[in-house]
Amino acid sequence: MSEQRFRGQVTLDGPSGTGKSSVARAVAARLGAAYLDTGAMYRAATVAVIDAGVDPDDADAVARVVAGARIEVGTAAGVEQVEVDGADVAERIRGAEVTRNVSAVSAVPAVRRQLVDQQRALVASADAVVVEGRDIGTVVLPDATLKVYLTAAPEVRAQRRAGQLGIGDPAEVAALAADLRRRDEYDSSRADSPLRPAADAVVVDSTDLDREAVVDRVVDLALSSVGAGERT
Ligand SMILES: Nc1ncnc2c1ncn2[C@@H]1O[C@H](COP(=O)(O)OP(=O)(O)OP(=O)(O)O)[C@@H](O)[C@H]1O
Ligand SMILES: Nc1ccn([C@@H]2O[C@H](COP(=O)(O)O)[C@@H](O)[C@H]2O)c(=O)n1
Repeated sequence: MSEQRFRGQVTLDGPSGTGKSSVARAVAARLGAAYLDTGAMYRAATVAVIDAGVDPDDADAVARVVAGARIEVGTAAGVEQVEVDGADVAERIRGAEVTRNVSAVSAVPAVRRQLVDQQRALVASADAVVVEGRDIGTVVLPDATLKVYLTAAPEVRAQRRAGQLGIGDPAEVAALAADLRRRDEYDSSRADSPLRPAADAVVVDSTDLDREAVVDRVVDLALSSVGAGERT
Protein backbone atom coordinates (compact mmCIF):
# COMPACT_ATOMS: atom_id res chain seq x y z
CA MET A 1 0.00 0.00 0.00
CA SER A 2 1.49 3.38 -0.92
CA GLU A 3 1.94 5.96 1.85
CA GLN A 4 1.01 9.04 -0.17
CA ARG A 5 -0.21 9.59 -3.72
CA PHE A 6 2.63 10.63 -5.99
CA ARG A 7 2.26 11.55 -9.62
CA GLY A 8 5.29 12.01 -11.81
CA GLN A 9 8.50 10.34 -12.84
CA VAL A 10 11.46 9.41 -10.66
CA THR A 11 14.67 8.51 -12.50
CA LEU A 12 17.45 6.50 -10.88
CA ASP A 13 20.73 6.34 -12.78
CA GLY A 14 24.19 5.32 -11.72
CA PRO A 15 27.04 2.85 -12.15
CA SER A 16 26.61 -0.93 -11.84
CA GLY A 17 25.86 -2.39 -8.43
CA THR A 18 25.00 0.88 -6.70
CA GLY A 19 21.58 -0.46 -5.69
CA LYS A 20 19.45 1.03 -8.46
CA SER A 21 17.19 -2.02 -8.95
CA SER A 22 16.62 -2.81 -5.29
CA VAL A 23 16.07 0.84 -4.38
CA ALA A 24 13.88 1.59 -7.43
CA ARG A 25 11.57 -1.38 -6.74
CA ALA A 26 11.13 -0.41 -3.09
CA VAL A 27 10.57 3.26 -3.94
CA ALA A 28 7.97 2.30 -6.57
CA ALA A 29 6.14 0.10 -4.03
CA ARG A 30 6.17 2.90 -1.42
CA LEU A 31 4.92 5.50 -3.93
CA GLY A 32 2.35 3.18 -5.53
CA ALA A 33 4.17 3.75 -8.82
CA ALA A 34 5.00 1.58 -11.82
CA TYR A 35 8.62 0.43 -12.14
CA LEU A 36 10.70 0.15 -15.29
CA ASP A 37 14.08 -1.61 -15.39
CA THR A 38 15.65 -0.36 -18.63
CA GLY A 39 18.78 -2.47 -18.03
CA ALA A 40 16.54 -5.54 -18.38
CA MET A 41 15.58 -4.31 -21.87
CA TYR A 42 19.24 -4.00 -22.98
CA ARG A 43 19.91 -7.41 -21.44
CA ALA A 44 16.95 -8.90 -23.36
CA ALA A 45 18.31 -7.37 -26.58
CA THR A 46 21.63 -9.06 -25.78
CA VAL A 47 19.87 -12.44 -25.47
CA ALA A 48 18.48 -11.91 -28.99
CA VAL A 49 21.98 -11.08 -30.30
CA ILE A 50 23.58 -14.12 -28.63
CA ASP A 51 20.83 -16.44 -29.92
CA ALA A 52 21.25 -15.09 -33.45
CA GLY A 53 24.95 -16.03 -33.29
CA VAL A 54 25.95 -12.48 -34.08
CA ASP A 55 29.17 -10.82 -32.84
CA PRO A 56 28.11 -8.22 -30.19
CA ASP A 57 30.85 -5.91 -31.54
CA ASP A 58 29.36 -5.94 -35.07
CA ALA A 59 27.13 -2.88 -34.71
CA ASP A 60 25.25 -3.29 -38.01
CA ALA A 61 24.42 -6.93 -37.39
CA VAL A 62 23.41 -6.18 -33.79
CA ALA A 63 21.10 -3.39 -34.94
CA ARG A 64 19.45 -5.73 -37.50
CA VAL A 65 18.86 -8.51 -34.97
CA VAL A 66 17.45 -6.20 -32.31
CA ALA A 67 15.18 -4.44 -34.83
CA GLY A 68 13.60 -7.81 -35.57
CA ALA A 69 13.22 -8.90 -31.94
CA ARG A 70 10.07 -8.40 -29.83
CA ILE A 71 11.32 -7.23 -26.44
CA GLU A 72 8.71 -6.97 -23.68
CA VAL A 73 9.16 -5.97 -20.05
CA GLY A 74 6.55 -5.62 -17.32
CA THR A 75 6.17 -2.50 -15.17
CA ALA A 76 4.84 -4.04 -11.94
CA ALA A 77 7.31 -3.50 -9.06
CA GLY A 78 6.78 -6.98 -7.56
CA VAL A 79 7.19 -9.22 -10.61
CA GLU A 80 10.03 -9.51 -13.10
CA GLN A 81 8.56 -10.06 -16.55
CA VAL A 82 11.08 -10.02 -19.42
CA GLU A 83 10.40 -11.69 -22.76
CA VAL A 84 12.09 -11.95 -26.13
CA ASP A 85 9.77 -13.04 -28.95
CA GLY A 86 7.39 -14.47 -26.36
CA ALA A 87 10.03 -16.53 -24.49
CA ASP A 88 10.58 -15.86 -20.77
CA VAL A 89 14.21 -14.69 -20.33
CA ALA A 90 13.89 -13.12 -16.85
CA GLU A 91 16.46 -15.50 -15.35
CA ARG A 92 18.72 -15.77 -18.33
CA ILE A 93 19.34 -12.03 -18.61
CA ARG A 94 21.15 -12.13 -15.24
CA GLY A 95 23.67 -14.75 -16.43
CA ALA A 96 27.39 -14.14 -17.00
CA GLU A 97 27.24 -14.38 -20.81
CA VAL A 98 24.64 -11.63 -21.07
CA THR A 99 26.42 -9.46 -18.47
CA ARG A 100 29.69 -9.81 -20.40
CA ASN A 101 28.14 -8.65 -23.70
CA VAL A 102 25.41 -6.19 -22.74
CA SER A 103 27.57 -3.05 -22.78
CA ALA A 104 28.63 -3.66 -26.39
CA VAL A 105 25.02 -4.19 -27.50
CA SER A 106 23.76 -1.14 -25.59
CA ALA A 107 26.42 1.09 -27.17
CA VAL A 108 24.82 0.64 -30.65
CA PRO A 109 22.89 3.87 -31.44
CA ALA A 110 20.09 2.12 -33.40
CA VAL A 111 19.48 -0.23 -30.47
CA ARG A 112 19.29 2.74 -28.10
CA ARG A 113 16.83 4.60 -30.34
CA GLN A 114 14.56 1.57 -30.54
CA LEU A 115 14.58 0.87 -26.81
CA VAL A 116 14.33 4.52 -25.76
CA ASP A 117 11.16 4.86 -27.91
CA GLN A 118 9.76 1.79 -26.19
CA GLN A 119 10.74 3.13 -22.74
CA ARG A 120 9.03 6.47 -23.37
CA ALA A 121 5.86 4.71 -24.54
CA LEU A 122 5.79 2.56 -21.38
CA VAL A 123 6.35 5.62 -19.18
CA ALA A 124 3.58 7.54 -20.96
CA SER A 125 1.06 4.90 -19.92
CA ALA A 126 1.72 5.42 -16.17
CA ASP A 127 0.79 8.45 -14.06
CA ALA A 128 3.50 7.58 -11.53
CA VAL A 129 6.65 5.68 -12.44
CA VAL A 130 10.17 4.94 -11.20
CA VAL A 131 12.63 4.27 -14.03
CA GLU A 132 16.18 3.02 -13.54
CA GLY A 133 19.11 2.85 -15.92
CA ARG A 134 22.11 4.84 -17.12
CA ASP A 135 20.66 7.64 -19.30
CA ILE A 136 17.16 8.10 -17.94
CA GLY A 137 17.66 11.56 -16.42
CA THR A 138 19.93 12.75 -19.24
CA VAL A 139 18.23 11.36 -22.37
CA VAL A 140 15.07 9.31 -21.86
CA LEU A 141 13.15 11.61 -19.48
CA PRO A 142 14.94 14.99 -19.36
CA ASP A 143 11.86 16.61 -17.76
CA ALA A 144 11.39 14.02 -14.99
CA THR A 145 9.92 15.17 -11.67
CA LEU A 146 12.92 13.93 -9.70
CA LYS A 147 16.30 12.72 -10.91
CA VAL A 148 18.55 10.73 -8.60
CA TYR A 149 22.10 9.62 -9.41
CA LEU A 150 23.13 6.79 -7.12
CA THR A 151 26.80 6.16 -6.33
CA ALA A 152 28.78 3.99 -3.91
CA ALA A 153 32.48 3.20 -3.46
CA PRO A 154 33.59 0.48 -5.93
CA GLU A 155 34.84 -1.91 -3.22
CA VAL A 156 31.53 -1.60 -1.33
CA ARG A 157 29.59 -2.33 -4.52
CA ALA A 158 31.69 -5.42 -5.21
CA GLN A 159 31.13 -6.70 -1.65
CA ARG A 160 27.36 -6.18 -1.93
CA ARG A 161 27.22 -7.96 -5.27
CA ALA A 162 29.28 -10.82 -3.79
CA GLY A 163 26.80 -11.05 -0.91
CA GLN A 164 23.91 -11.11 -3.37
CA LEU A 165 25.51 -14.01 -5.29
CA GLY A 166 26.74 -15.86 -2.17
CA ILE A 167 30.40 -15.46 -3.16
CA GLY A 168 33.06 -15.34 -0.43
CA ASP A 169 36.26 -16.36 -2.21
CA PRO A 170 38.51 -13.23 -2.46
CA ALA A 171 39.62 -14.09 -6.02
CA GLU A 172 35.99 -14.29 -7.13
CA VAL A 173 35.16 -11.03 -5.35
CA ALA A 174 38.09 -9.41 -7.17
CA ALA A 175 36.73 -10.74 -10.48
CA LEU A 176 33.32 -9.23 -9.65
CA ALA A 177 34.98 -5.89 -8.88
CA ALA A 178 36.84 -6.04 -12.20
CA ASP A 179 33.60 -6.73 -14.07
CA LEU A 180 31.86 -3.77 -12.41
CA ARG A 181 34.83 -1.54 -13.34
CA ARG A 182 34.88 -2.77 -16.94
CA ARG A 183 31.15 -2.17 -17.41
CA ASP A 184 31.30 1.30 -15.82
CA GLU A 185 34.19 2.31 -18.08
CA TYR A 186 32.41 1.02 -21.17
CA ASP A 187 29.08 2.64 -20.24
CA SER A 188 30.70 5.98 -19.32
CA SER A 189 32.88 6.29 -22.40
CA ARG A 190 30.49 5.33 -25.21
CA ALA A 191 29.61 8.08 -27.68
CA ASP A 192 25.83 7.68 -27.49
CA SER A 193 24.13 8.47 -24.14
CA PRO A 194 27.11 7.82 -21.85
CA LEU A 195 26.55 7.20 -18.15
CA ARG A 196 26.77 10.52 -16.30
CA PRO A 197 24.64 12.46 -13.81
CA ALA A 198 22.10 14.90 -15.24
CA ALA A 199 22.94 18.50 -14.34
CA ASP A 200 19.81 18.66 -12.16
CA ALA A 201 20.15 15.22 -10.53
CA VAL A 202 20.41 14.78 -6.76
CA VAL A 203 23.50 12.65 -6.10
CA VAL A 204 22.98 10.06 -3.36
CA ASP A 205 26.09 8.24 -2.14
CA SER A 206 25.03 4.97 -0.52
CA THR A 207 28.52 3.90 0.62
CA ASP A 208 27.61 4.41 4.28
CA LEU A 209 23.84 4.07 4.03
CA ASP A 210 21.83 0.88 4.24
CA ARG A 211 19.23 0.15 1.59
CA GLU A 212 16.28 1.36 3.72
CA ALA A 213 18.00 4.70 4.37
CA VAL A 214 18.48 5.21 0.63
CA VAL A 215 14.85 4.28 -0.06
CA ASP A 216 13.67 6.72 2.65
CA ARG A 217 15.78 9.49 1.14
CA VAL A 218 14.47 8.95 -2.41
CA VAL A 219 10.85 8.70 -1.23
CA ASP A 220 11.25 11.93 0.77
CA LEU A 221 12.79 13.67 -2.23
CA ALA A 222 9.98 12.45 -4.50
CA LEU A 223 7.22 13.55 -2.15
CA SER A 224 8.78 16.94 -1.61
CA SER A 225 9.65 17.59 -5.25
CA VAL A 226 7.93 20.73 -6.38
CA GLY A 227 7.07 21.87 -9.88
CA ALA A 228 6.31 19.07 -12.28
CA GLY A 229 5.31 16.55 -9.56
CA GLU A 230 2.00 16.48 -7.75
CA ARG A 231 0.78 15.13 -4.44
CA THR A 232 -2.90 14.45 -4.00
N1 LIG B 1 22.47 0.79 0.49
C1 LIG B 1 22.70 -0.52 0.41
N2 LIG B 1 23.32 -1.15 1.41
C2 LIG B 1 23.62 -2.45 1.33
N3 LIG B 1 23.33 -3.24 0.27
C3 LIG B 1 22.70 -2.68 -0.75
C4 LIG B 1 22.36 -1.29 -0.75
N4 LIG B 1 21.75 -1.01 -1.92
C5 LIG B 1 21.74 -2.16 -2.63
N5 LIG B 1 22.29 -3.15 -1.92
C6 LIG B 1 22.52 -4.54 -2.37
O1 LIG B 1 23.54 -4.45 -3.37
C7 LIG B 1 23.32 -5.44 -4.38
C8 LIG B 1 23.30 -4.75 -5.75
O2 LIG B 1 22.14 -3.96 -5.82
P1 LIG B 1 21.30 -3.80 -7.17
O3 LIG B 1 21.26 -5.09 -7.93
O4 LIG B 1 20.01 -3.16 -6.78
O5 LIG B 1 22.25 -2.77 -7.93
P2 LIG B 1 22.11 -2.17 -9.40
O6 LIG B 1 22.63 -0.79 -9.34
O7 LIG B 1 20.72 -2.32 -9.91
O8 LIG B 1 23.09 -3.11 -10.21
P3 LIG B 1 23.22 -3.31 -11.81
O9 LIG B 1 23.39 -1.97 -12.41
O10 LIG B 1 24.44 -4.14 -11.97
O11 LIG B 1 21.97 -4.00 -12.26
C9 LIG B 1 22.02 -6.15 -3.99
O12 LIG B 1 22.34 -7.30 -3.26
C10 LIG B 1 21.32 -5.15 -3.08
O13 LIG B 1 20.45 -5.76 -2.15
N1 LIG C 1 19.37 2.96 -19.51
C1 LIG C 1 20.30 1.99 -19.64
C2 LIG C 1 20.27 0.83 -18.87
C3 LIG C 1 21.23 -0.13 -19.05
N2 LIG C 1 22.16 0.05 -20.01
C4 LIG C 1 23.14 -0.99 -20.34
O1 LIG C 1 22.68 -2.26 -19.89
C5 LIG C 1 23.64 -2.83 -19.00
C6 LIG C 1 22.92 -3.65 -17.97
O2 LIG C 1 22.22 -2.80 -17.08
P1 LIG C 1 21.86 -3.29 -15.59
O3 LIG C 1 21.29 -2.07 -14.93
O4 LIG C 1 20.87 -4.39 -15.73
O5 LIG C 1 23.11 -3.79 -14.97
C7 LIG C 1 24.48 -1.67 -18.49
O6 LIG C 1 25.79 -2.07 -18.11
C8 LIG C 1 24.50 -0.76 -19.72
O7 LIG C 1 25.47 -1.20 -20.64
C9 LIG C 1 22.18 1.20 -20.75
O8 LIG C 1 23.07 1.38 -21.61
N3 LIG C 1 21.25 2.15 -20.55
